[in-house]
Amino acid sequence: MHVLVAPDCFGSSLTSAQAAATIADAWRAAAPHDDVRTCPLSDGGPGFVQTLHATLGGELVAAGADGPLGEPAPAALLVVDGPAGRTAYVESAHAVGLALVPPDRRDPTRTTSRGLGTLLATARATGARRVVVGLGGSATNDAGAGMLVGLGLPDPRGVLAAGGGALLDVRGDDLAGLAGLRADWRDVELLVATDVDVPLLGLQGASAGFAPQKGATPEQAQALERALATFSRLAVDALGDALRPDLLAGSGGARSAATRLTHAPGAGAAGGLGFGLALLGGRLVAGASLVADAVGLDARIAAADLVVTGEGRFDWQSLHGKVASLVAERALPHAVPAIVVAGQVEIGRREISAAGLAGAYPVAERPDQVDAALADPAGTLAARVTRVARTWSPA
Ligand SMILES: O=C(O)[C@H](O)CO
Repeated sequence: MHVLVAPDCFGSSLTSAQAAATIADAWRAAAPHDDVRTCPLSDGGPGFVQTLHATLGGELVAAGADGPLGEPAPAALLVVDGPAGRTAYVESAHAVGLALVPPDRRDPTRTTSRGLGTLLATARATGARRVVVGLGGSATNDAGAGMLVGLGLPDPRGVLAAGGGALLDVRGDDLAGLAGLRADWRDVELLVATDVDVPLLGLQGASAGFAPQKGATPEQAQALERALATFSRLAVDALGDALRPDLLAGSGGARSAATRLTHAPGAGAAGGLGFGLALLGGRLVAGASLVADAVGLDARIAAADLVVTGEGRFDWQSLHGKVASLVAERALPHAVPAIVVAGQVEIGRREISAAGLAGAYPVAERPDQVDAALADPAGTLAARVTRVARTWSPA
């Protein structure tokens, strides 16, 4: 049997390359007759640049930036030269990643995306004609307001780059320079690879859907929702005629420009950075799909008898554009079964099969096993894969 191992990272425990190697080694040991190949993936979140570098080559360029709380964060851009010119790949998690903030300091009302603006400025300075930004795994919830300041938008009142909470006080005149900033980016193709396809606002949006996992209390999440609603309305007003809604995926007929921007699939990714980058003319695309195309996933699936994907936690977010659901979707036309091995599985059998997956196997089968799984992510993943391989590839 030819087995293709194509996982995402396992949270901050294992990179996608480490997860792929762990799964492949355990599978080969349990089923030595199988031909096991690896194809690490990313959805735009942590590991985006590393995964693309492994496939596309290019040069990693060190680029310092501030992290979500203002501390220096080591970051790197991937620069790839091709026939159509230079492309720079930027991973937002290098500047706004949740892993950069210790658990006891996580507070998305205060964390800022300003450092991502610095990274984007560095990406442009490389002479790139095309900038591709991967979004996901963030500690921020400021709809990219901080990023705009990092790119040069004046912030004399200090309300834009002080975190999502400060946006409750934003006023129209704070955004007076936005149209000029957007015009500055006109000659660059800006592609935004989002890890989830959620809108900016609402129950599945940035604040309600994701701020709690960044440390927000229910009250803070509600305040952030109000702050982002105000900011998004004022930002769209500030752009006025400069908006080119045709650049947005999912734009619909009679909706107002504001609604089109806030509802675009992926606008809510990375605490609303999808929206913030769309303000600059960025085109939002599914990150998992972009990476899958870059690494030639379809052809590799077509040559396989089984695909094994994986991620840290398989839950409702996984069904919104994440790697596991993308792998299942790409495997379906080739009639190749796809299964997922995840640190935790938090959705039921019906949703698992509706997502096109033939099985979902948790490393931690019960809540009391989570600590052990986190303490030894590779060892516990390997143990689980050994049992899965014996089920799918009996001797
Ligand atoms: O960063 C986040 O908010 C989540 O990964 C969703 O994009």
